Amino acid sequence: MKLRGLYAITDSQLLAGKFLTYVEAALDGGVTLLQYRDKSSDEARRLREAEKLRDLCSRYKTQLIINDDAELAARLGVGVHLGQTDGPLTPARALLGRGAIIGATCHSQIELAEQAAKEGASYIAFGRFFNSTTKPGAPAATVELLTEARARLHVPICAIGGITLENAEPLVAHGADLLAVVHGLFGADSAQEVTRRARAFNELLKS
Ligand SMILES: Cc1ncc(COP(=O)(O)OP(=O)(O)O)c(N)n1
Ligand SMILES: Cc1nc(C(=O)O)sc1CCOP(=O)(O)O
Ligand SMILES: [Mg+2]
Repeated sequence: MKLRGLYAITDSQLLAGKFLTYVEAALDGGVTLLQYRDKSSDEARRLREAEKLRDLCSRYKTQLIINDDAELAARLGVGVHLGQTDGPLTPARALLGRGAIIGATCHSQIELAEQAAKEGASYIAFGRFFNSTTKPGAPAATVELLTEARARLHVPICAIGGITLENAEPLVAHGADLLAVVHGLFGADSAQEVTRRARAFNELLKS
């Protein structure tokens, strides 16, 4: 599966009061994958928001990914992103089917990535590459890891963690196919700026 481009990730606090406006602004600028990431336990709100995002994504022909929750992804017929403690990949693949996009967090460990690829992950996420206000405690990764991953893996590679328009270029040069971004995209003062940033991220990934 060819997955390359901007991977926009929502943040419920950052997007409070402007959730759909900013998401649509990003989609307007071009988004390959949109992840709904909400760490709250309000299941009713999560379902409502995820349904809205699914409809919006289908209008923009963008693939929606649900963070953490394979059951919610199955209910909506979309993809899922699973971290190392979010449950195994094999049952998620059985639940969602062969065509679904399933992403796996592998921090900075190639061995975890090779295992995830064997278990059918559609892409592998490495990070964090820079300081992240969204997830400051995430383990750190270096660009050299991307070079090694590029040589050893045959699935798309996603980079995450503190990525901005100013620091993203070396990640692409070292082999990242997807740039996963929260603050560097949605931490903008206007919807127009979100669209501009989305376009600029995509320019970096044109090959
Ligand atoms: C694209 C992408 N990469 C990594 C993560 C992090 O997943 P995880 O380690 O499970 O942490 P949480 O996001 O669930 O806090 C991600 N969500 N997306
Ligand atoms: C959700 C997440 N996972 C990470 C990892 O390294 O696994 S870093 C991260 C936060 C990404 O947000 P921002 O672009 O604002 O740094
Ligand atoms: Mg998770």
